Amino acid sequence: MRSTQLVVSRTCGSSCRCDIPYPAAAATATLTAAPSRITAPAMRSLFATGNPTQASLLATTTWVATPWARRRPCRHGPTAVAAATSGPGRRRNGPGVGAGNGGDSTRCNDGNGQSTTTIASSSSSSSNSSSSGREVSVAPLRLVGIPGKGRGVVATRNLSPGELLLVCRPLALVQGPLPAPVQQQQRPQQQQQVEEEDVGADSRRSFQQRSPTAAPAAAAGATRGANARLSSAASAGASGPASAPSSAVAAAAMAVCSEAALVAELQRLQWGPIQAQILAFLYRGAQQPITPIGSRPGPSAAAPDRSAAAAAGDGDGSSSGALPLDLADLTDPWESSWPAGGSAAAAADSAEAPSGAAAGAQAAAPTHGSGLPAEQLAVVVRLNATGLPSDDVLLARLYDKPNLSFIGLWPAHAMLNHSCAPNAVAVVCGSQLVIRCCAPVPPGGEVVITYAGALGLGPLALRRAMLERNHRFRCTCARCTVEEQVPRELAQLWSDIVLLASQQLQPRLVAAATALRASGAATGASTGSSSSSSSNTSNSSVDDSGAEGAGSGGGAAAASAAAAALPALLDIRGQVAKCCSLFEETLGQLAPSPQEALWLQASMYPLYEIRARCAQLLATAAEAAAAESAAASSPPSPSAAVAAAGAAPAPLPGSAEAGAARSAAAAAPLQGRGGRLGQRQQEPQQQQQQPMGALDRRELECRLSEEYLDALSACLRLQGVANAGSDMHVQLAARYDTACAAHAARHPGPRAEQLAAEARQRLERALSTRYGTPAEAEPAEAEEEKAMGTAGAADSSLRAQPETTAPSLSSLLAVLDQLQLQQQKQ
Ligand SMILES: C[S@@+](CC[C@H](N)C(=O)[O-])C[C@H]1O[C@@H](n2cnc3c(N)ncnc32)[C@H](O)[C@@H]1O
Repeated sequence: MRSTQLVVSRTCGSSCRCDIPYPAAAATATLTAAPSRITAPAMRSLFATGNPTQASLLATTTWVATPWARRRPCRHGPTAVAAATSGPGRRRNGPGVGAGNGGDSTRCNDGNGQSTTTIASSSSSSSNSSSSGREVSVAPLRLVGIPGKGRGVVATRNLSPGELLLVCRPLALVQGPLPAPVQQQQRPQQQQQVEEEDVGADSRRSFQQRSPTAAPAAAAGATRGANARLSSAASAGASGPASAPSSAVAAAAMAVCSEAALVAELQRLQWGPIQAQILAFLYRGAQQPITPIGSRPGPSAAAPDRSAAAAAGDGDGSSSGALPLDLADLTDPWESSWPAGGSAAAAADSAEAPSGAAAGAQAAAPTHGSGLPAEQLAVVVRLNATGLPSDDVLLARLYDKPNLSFIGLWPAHAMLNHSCAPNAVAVVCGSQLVIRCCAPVPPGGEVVITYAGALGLGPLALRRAMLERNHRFRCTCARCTVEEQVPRELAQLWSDIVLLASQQLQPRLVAAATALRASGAATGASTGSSSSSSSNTSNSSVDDSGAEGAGSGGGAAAASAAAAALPALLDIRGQVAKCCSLFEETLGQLAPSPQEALWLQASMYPLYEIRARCAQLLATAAEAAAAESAAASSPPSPSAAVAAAGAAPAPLPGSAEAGAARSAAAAAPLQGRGGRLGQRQQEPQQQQQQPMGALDRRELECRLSEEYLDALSACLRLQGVANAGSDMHVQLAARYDTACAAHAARHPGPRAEQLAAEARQRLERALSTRYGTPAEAEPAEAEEEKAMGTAGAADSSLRAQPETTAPSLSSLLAVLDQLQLQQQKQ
């Protein structure tokens, strides 16, 4: 513990540097209690909370723990879906999606979409010849060597958010039941076990720990490698069949979807030469020189079979010409059009030298059908497999498929490298893994996903620790580079701020939430749980905070308890506001570009998350207190009045909120967030004619609700920056949409309506980024079919696999509604 005494310069703006020094520590005295550096325990606790409060912001996902999912436990137990069948239409991977859909990220709004072609379709103008002699196309992608990374995938033209890039079939897949929910009292112990297992705190697991009810929705954004191993462990926070004994089902899920299970499945399979070649190709990637970080032995320690490695290619990835396989070879490893399996010689005939080497490898060390011994399979799995406690909840619901936990090896997906500013996202549904663009990519730009999951929205130190430990490389993406360039003292201060928020403020928030939950006090309007909203999603809550949903009938005792929680919440809000101000002020001194600023803010996401959570609880508590006052026909309680008068946290610099706040502050400095108040002056005369007490209460509720919406909006924007198209992004967009609709219903007016409309657009953009836009797919598909002259066949192929087409927005929104309603009924 140390005192932070960084002296920073106050700046008035980009054009003015008045350079008035002041001690930062004075601005936020609590920082003096923050640890001086990020320690391993601190890292663990930063994201591994297991508490309902921290979890709740992202956990719009109680709908994920759906009765539907519970009605459909895996009937078959462990399901190995290796050797996925594929018909002639299988290589048709569905329509590409053309013009881009802006995401929340500013990066997502300037896409220059072009009509696309399907992956592996012979009709593409950019077709080429694979090593196996087949005419294939991987437009708009190409597998190349990336210096320092091994193989990687680049775009051959502009890619736009929402665009379908790859539809991947697994080389091997093990599926199991959804992990069971873990009772609150069980969490600490299980959490501890997980943490002891791996200090690197795998992101996906962390997300699940953060969001007890969110885990099953963590499907897409599928991270890989160690994540697979950890995904089952993540059952510590997952949901599943309610009727089954939690621990038993969780244990079963862990056993089923483990790395060991996938290795066993790889050993069990009957390998053809092509599949063996693909496996060796993956193993070759694991031989890349890795930055020697962490204590875990690298793959070299596994005494790799050099002949098998050679089978995967003679280059180190630095020469694209040396790659013996391309993406089209990898998208469907068991496709029937491959040369008939059973003979390595067949592969050698159809392929070039590397396949011959593959045959040699099999002859040299045929420990089992794959040609790789178990320890090498383990290396392949560790670095290439993907596993999660659930596949995509929305798609499973939409296509009426059982939702399962899984661990699998999708070779094409395994070619994608990591970036902390990803431009692609993976979505798993059944045995199929779909990769879509989530941020614009220029021609030649590398297509990258995130391996970091929820940790992607965290400080560099956390991301780096996880990546180095679990994936054994040091990320040098643009975002990491920007963050590395932050002066050391400032980086330290920001780390302290995040730690302060997570270690001190968050527990207090949890306590306040618990008090509110115990009181059962909530009317929920500010938190999106109003039943009076006109929105089709707003009559149900996506909020699992535990402080909401009890309705307004909590009585005087409940309202008193809520009022008692107000001082603590107000204090937390004040602390969070100081932290935000300090961070943003010091950030402003670096004069970052807008993109850099967003990246750096994304790394402070836990702070913004806590701010939003606090605002939500405050709105709830104030509502309850106001209800008490109303019942007593008295003016609002002092606590509520203080809440109304309190200074709102600073908006994100450069954000729409900041602009609105700035202009509003100039217009009405005494009215706090006067922008909104200014807007409200235009609202119906009827409201302004209400008795003073009622007006005050309405104003109080409205302001706190707006504060919550502002904070939530900032979180959503950051999700769009560093996690666009992820399940978390979609969930948060859904929550924001619901909250805005509830707000508009409770506080009608032009501004509220505008907010609700914008929120709906943001939700639609998030959905389009993750699931595509069918309206754009159809013309591209028709065009291609015309060129191919096989429209009929293609149609039936696509009909047979509806999941390869982008679902309509209306159907996705309807599913969201259903899930929310189900959650509300629980
Ligand atoms: C699933 S593989 C990705 C494909 C891999 N490049 C290959 O050639 O097989 C994961 C491995 O790729 C490498 N990798 C992925 N992203 C990277 C990055 N941003 N920088 C350096 N290496 C990276 C790491 O060695 C990691 O363990």
